[in-house]
Amino acid sequence: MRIIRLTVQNIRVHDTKTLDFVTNPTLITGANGSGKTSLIEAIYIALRGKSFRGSDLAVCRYGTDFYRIMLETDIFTYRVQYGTVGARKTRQFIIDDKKYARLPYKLKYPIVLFEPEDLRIINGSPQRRRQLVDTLIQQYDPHYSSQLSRYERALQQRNKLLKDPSVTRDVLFPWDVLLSDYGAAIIAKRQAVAAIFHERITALYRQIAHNDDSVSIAYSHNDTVTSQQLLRQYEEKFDYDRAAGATSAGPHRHDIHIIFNHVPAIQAASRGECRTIVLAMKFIEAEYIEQQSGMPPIILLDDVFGELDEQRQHALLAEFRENQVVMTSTVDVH
Ligand SMILES: Nc1ncnc2c1ncn2[C@@H]1O[C@H](COP(=O)(O)OP(=O)(O)OP(=O)(O)O)[C@@H](O)[C@H]1O
Repeated sequence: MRIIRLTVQNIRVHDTKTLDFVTNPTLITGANGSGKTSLIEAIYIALRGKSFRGSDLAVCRYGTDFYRIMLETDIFTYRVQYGTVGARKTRQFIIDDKKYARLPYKLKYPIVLFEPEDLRIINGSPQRRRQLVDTLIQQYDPHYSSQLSRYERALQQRNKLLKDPSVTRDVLFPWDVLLSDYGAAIIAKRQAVAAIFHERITALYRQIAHNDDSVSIAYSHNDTVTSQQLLRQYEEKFDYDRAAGATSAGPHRHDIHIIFNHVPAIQAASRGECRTIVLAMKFIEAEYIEQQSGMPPIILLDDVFGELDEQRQHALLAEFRENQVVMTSTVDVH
């Protein structure tokens, strides 16, 4: 699929704006604060169903309470309308004249987003790394989003019950069962993706950096976890969890370890090396999504291209020569 034209209304700093995608890569340039990321965000909302950096209301231009996006591609025209319908704020997707309250899974199109914040994959919290893997799986697995949100809802309920000092094991049991069923499925899918990262990362790192450094990636819990084992963990931690008022076991506490030359990357890798690890991970993300979904993801490079040295810029464009690439920069890049 190719994006041909983007038109937005009331998207952050933009009143109305139209952008034609004539070349590939398409470069969006402008001063800081001119609204480049907002255009990337609009593409993301149209193709993935929600923003990567804020609520719908935050997306509306200050002083307004609605926005519109029209993304014309060579296959569909995606329209997104956020605003007031009756007494409620709603978002509506209109794709080739059919209306949807949520963007249907089969109309979502895969995207790999590179943004300056990506270095947090290395130096941020475990949540940031879980998010990377979860967002990746969601792009090709139609069941994963609902497994995650059901796990999250059960977790919130269990944590709420744990705040009550009189809570018993029996009261928690139905939630433990739900958590262990969804949790085991989530862990297995994350482990599979971590294994793919591990398999490819060193070769890709060396291809970009032209040296012999090695990188390894591992899910924090390597063994296969069945739902029965997970259920036992929730039950065994009952006293601890009640004292803490929160659930201490399960995939919401897991991490993805990134090791650079046998030492955790956060301790050992320089900023440039971290950037290269992240770049290699993004390459794997794009490759794997295409392999699993059969669709070459659209690559959105927000303000990152200019930060790479020439060698890495070449590696990036060579890797994505078959993909549509949209990039933003404050300066012209050649
Ligand atoms: N809801 C909103 N309404 C109006 N302006 C907003 C809204 N949200 C953010 N802004 C402003 O919009 C501007 C554009 O932000 P955006 O991140 O798209 O710019 P950018 O061109 O990517 O900037 P940079 O080069 O600094 O990354 C910023 O000045 C921001 O403060």
